[in-house]
Amino acid sequence: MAYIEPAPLKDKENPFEAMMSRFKVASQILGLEEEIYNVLKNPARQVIVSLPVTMDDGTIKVFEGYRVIHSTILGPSKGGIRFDMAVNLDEVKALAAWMTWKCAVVDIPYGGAKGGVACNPREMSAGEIERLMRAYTQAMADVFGPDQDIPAPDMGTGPREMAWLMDQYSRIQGMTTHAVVTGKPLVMGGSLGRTEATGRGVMVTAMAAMEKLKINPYKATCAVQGFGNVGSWAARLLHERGLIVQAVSDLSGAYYNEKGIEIDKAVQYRDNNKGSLEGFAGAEKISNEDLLTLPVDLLVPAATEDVINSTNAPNIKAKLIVEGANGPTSSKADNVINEKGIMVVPDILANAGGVTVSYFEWVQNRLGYKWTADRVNRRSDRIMKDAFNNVYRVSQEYKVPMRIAAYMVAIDKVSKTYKFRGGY
Ligand SMILES: NC(=O)C1=CN([C@@H]2O[C@H](COP(=O)(O)OP(=O)(O)OC[C@H]3O[C@@H](n4cnc5c(N)ncnc54)[C@H](O)[C@@H]3O)[C@@H](O)[C@H]2O)C=CC1
Ligand SMILES: O=C(O)CCC(=O)C(=O)O
Repeated sequence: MAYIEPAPLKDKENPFEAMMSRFKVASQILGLEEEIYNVLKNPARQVIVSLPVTMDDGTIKVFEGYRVIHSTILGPSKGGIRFDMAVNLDEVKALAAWMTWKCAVVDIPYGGAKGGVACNPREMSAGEIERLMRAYTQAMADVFGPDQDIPAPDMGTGPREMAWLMDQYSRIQGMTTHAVVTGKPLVMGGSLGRTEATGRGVMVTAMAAMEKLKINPYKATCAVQGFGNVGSWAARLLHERGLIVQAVSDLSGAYYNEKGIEIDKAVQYRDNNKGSLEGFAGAEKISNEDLLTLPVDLLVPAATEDVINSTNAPNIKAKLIVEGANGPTSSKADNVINEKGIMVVPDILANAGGVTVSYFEWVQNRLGYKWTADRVNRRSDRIMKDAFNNVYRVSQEYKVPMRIAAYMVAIDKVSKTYKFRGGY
């Protein structure tokens, strides 16, 4: 069995509280009314279900599943489904709120939601995962809907799981319902460009930030934590833009080569090695903690929460952090990072390329029409660049870090819409 590195040191911060502490600061700067603050801080709906699943050995195992709708003020709620052992209600609540802010930052007409099941998909067969996903969909059938709540992939899920969700939901409705979920396989209503969209948005915002910091991408070095969907696409696209990706990592550890990792080879190796980089040659094995403190220009955390925390923040040497993951920096680390003058492109901006192309997928499903990859990429690049410039402008105007500026942009939009809608 592959060696699993212990989880990195954490501040043990409750992710919902981490979200709230930034929300509070941004709300204060905006002078948000207390009543509106109270509306926005509370998730609109929280659903917890027990999911009995027959395992391959004939035993029945009960999993706990969650779906949290944080807000539907801007539109139907949108957000991925996570399959991971660490899933719990507070994490899903935080991830759902981040979806609300993220959709507002890139100005797409969605509210925020997130779902998850506490399970270890790496130790489950495809059949067990399929039965779990179908049971989850069955239990959430009254929550999901193309005009209500639209799930998508997140950590531990991908197009295969979205196909099972769409099929199960369609069986319940008695009609094919493509637009109930995004991130589907291309042959069943998926959008060109969705698979790489989150990593592409990371690349676009990283390039925009490097321009502001006057970092020449052709001389820049980079380290990427997490080599799943987001991390591997971000690494590949940054490499294509001239950066030397000196280190990549996953749960098996980190892999470092001063002259640069051959990203295509690493992807190929992972795909032929049950999704793991364990044993990847052509690089020195280091720890995930070491990767975070490498003397690189750009650091892309693209794995999970709290990996940059008050313990390791003083040792971070990167000039720029672009957050592919949701919540990779603890709120306690924010001040340390800011005092060091490191620019952070925050999660709710940097990884919004995924939900942006999910929105395009939903639009295409509703039109019954398919866009070209070029159209998808051009439009999503424009949205990401505009969102970056808008957040950067607010950060300069109010002299606040990019993270607080992004929250300010989001809260301003959601609170104004709330007031216009009225009637509550
Ligand atoms: N898939 C998407 O479109 C989007 C994902 N995200 C966020 O990006 C992050 C990664 O998501 P995906 O790439 O979709 O997941 P994934 O399941 O495809 O990959 C996760 C990767 O992170 C690694 N990993 C997990 N825990 C780790 C740890 N403690 N240290 C080092 N590596 C670790 C895994 O081994 C794997 O390589 C999550 O925070 C997710 O919420 C954000 C926006 C959209
Ligand atoms: O593509 C989507 O709809 C949501 C992706 C997601 O879960 C995220 O941005 O964190």
